[in-house]
Amino acid sequence: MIATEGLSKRFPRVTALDRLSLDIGPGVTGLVGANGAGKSTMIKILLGLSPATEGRATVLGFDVATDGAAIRESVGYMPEHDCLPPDVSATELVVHMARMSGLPPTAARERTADTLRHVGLYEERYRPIGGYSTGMKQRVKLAQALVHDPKLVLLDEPTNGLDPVGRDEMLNLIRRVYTDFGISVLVTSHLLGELERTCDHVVVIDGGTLLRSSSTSDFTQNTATLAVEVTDTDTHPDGTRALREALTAAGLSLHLGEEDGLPGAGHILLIEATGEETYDVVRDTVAELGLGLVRMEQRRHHIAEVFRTKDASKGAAPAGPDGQPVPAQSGTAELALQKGGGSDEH
Ligand SMILES: Nc1ncnc2c1ncn2[C@@H]1O[C@H](COP(=O)(O)OP(=O)(O)OP(=O)(O)O)[C@@H](O)[C@H]1O
Repeated sequence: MIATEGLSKRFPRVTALDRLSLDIGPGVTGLVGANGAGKSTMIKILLGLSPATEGRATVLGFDVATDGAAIRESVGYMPEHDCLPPDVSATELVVHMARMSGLPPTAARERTADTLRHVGLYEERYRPIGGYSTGMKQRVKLAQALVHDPKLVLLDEPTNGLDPVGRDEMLNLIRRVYTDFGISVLVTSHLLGELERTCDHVVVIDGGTLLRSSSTSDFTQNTATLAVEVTDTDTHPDGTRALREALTAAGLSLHLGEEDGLPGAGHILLIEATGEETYDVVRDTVAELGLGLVRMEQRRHHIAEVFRTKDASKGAAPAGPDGQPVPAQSGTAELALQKGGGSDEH
């Protein structure tokens, strides 16, 4: 869908993209990075709206340097900033955009009605956009990107300004753009966590350079850590503590404090699994103490944790598009997370 090779964009005072090489296939791909990482610059280059300083890029096989018009015919774009005229209705705007894309009047009206329904705008679609909530405006922007039935949409920070519920609804909509209509998506965000369940593939950039590009499952692959949660009993009013002591006495290694800030923090023991026997020891110890076993599961990483754990970036070097390690600048991964991390776990 998208390929870039040594793509750079230099402004007089800043290098927005620095020799970025990427290969993005069909599906939903997240482009994540802190504010100023270069996401919007990348989108403008991919649409053929802004020339690259160096390197090459193709979108759907079209060269961004020479085939901008052909790219924009087959690609939808949802801009980041509020750019909607306040005094027209969603229907008027989206019909207009459909007509600009070359659809005849009847088809433009039909596609507009379908698309607005798909993004969840009903009666409101006849009211002036100026009176819409941020969530409704984001839906209008998404609808105008989809109305001409593109093969690919580029969505620039579609969850910006939305509350957690609105963000979830938008992310579900984005997922359905691909699953229901087969339209591939490149979506940018400064929040690593929100891309985890929406995207098949995640590209992380920082300061215009590639930190990592891999499938979401590679980011969140299983670890050899067991998460165990138990109930308290009359004999053991702090069941978690009793189990921790018994497991330590049995020679198992327990991680401390890793679950901070996650649901169930303080009640989940993280145990290093060395093989099948670890499961047996945990099960037998829980039974001997007479505790109830709430859960025992092999733990998945969250994308955010991959960047939060310094050791993760040392032990498993971030990989480029071809699986080659990409040297991460010291601290940059954590920085990207921290900038977006405030509202990451909602
Ligand atoms: N037209 C421009 N002239 C000069 N500098 C620019 C221009 N456009 C972007 N930049 C700079 O390039 C860098 C990357 O900006 P870009 O907008 O691509 O980042 P971003 O990841 O999209 O962040 P945000 O989400 O805040 O928009 C920033 O340092 C920005 O100030």
